[in-house]
Amino acid sequence: MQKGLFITATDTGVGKTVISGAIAAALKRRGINVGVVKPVASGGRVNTSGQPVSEDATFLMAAAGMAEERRQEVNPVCLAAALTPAVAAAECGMTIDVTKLITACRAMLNQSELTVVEGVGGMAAPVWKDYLVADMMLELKLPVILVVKPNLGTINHTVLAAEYARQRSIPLAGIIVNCWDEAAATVLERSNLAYIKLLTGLPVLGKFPSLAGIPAGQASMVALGQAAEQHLAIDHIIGMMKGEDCPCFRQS
Ligand SMILES: Nc1ncnc2c1ncn2[C@@H]1O[C@H](COP(=O)(O)OP(=O)(O)OP(=O)(O)O)[C@@H](O)[C@H]1O
Ligand SMILES: C[C@H](N)[C@H](N)CCCCCC(=O)O
Ligand SMILES: [Mg+2]
Repeated sequence: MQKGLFITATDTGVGKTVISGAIAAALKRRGINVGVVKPVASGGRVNTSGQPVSEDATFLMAAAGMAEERRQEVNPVCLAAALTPAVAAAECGMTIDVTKLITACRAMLNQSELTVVEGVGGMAAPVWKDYLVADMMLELKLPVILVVKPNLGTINHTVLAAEYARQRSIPLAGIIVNCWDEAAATVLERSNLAYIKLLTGLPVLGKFPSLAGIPAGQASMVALGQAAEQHLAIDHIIGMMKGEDCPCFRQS
């Protein structure tokens, strides 16, 4: 059985990479052989050889303790333009072979005890032509966690994302609220959380804090893993990754 998790969000820039990295770092801290995949990235930093390099993949590899040599396995496709992958690829005359992305995810799932897959943008972001992130989720059949913001507008974004998942028959396993500040939370954030629970009926698997400066150094990855242990339901997430008792796809 392929054991892992797919991380999506209500939008780009909500915190998929930070949450994926935090979960990977927590698993690594527990001695688990954790794999990470960012099957397709866009907005890559162009290196001195003119190649786009995914900073998301760099962060995830640091969190999972994976060496630079494994970059291709972690991130087989990286595009330079900060556009949805379908457009970023077309802009530079490339085509995206979606089977290559699925194969990379399955390869990592097969060789790791537990694997965290980070999507790109949100569920309806076009990966190639009319193939969306949601189609990738349907092929991989992994439990899906939706990362959301705590601030104004998040009720609508979260409910729309949850409804879209239902419409596409993607069972969401839970929600993580990112950049939650418990001490500063007012009626705004608290009512957002209450409404998100009420209107989606989904479990909130954690409220992750804003961490000051998240560099990809090894020391900060230990701190990231500790933060995940403290603020996320890691035992439950591990159970879910193993296919235990959650409203996930039936795994084979
Ligand atoms: N909990 C956090 N604490 C501090 N900074 C954060 C946190 N979560 C996200 N950020 C910062 O917010 C920005 C966006 O986060 P992140 O890159 O994880 O989003 P994303 O959903 O992965 O975006 P993309 O769609 O580009 O992959 C980054 O600069 C990141 O470092
Ligand atoms: C460039 C950015 N950081 C992501 N890699 C791509 C986000 C695609 C979003 C597409 C959309 O929903 O409009
Ligand atoms: Mg990211």
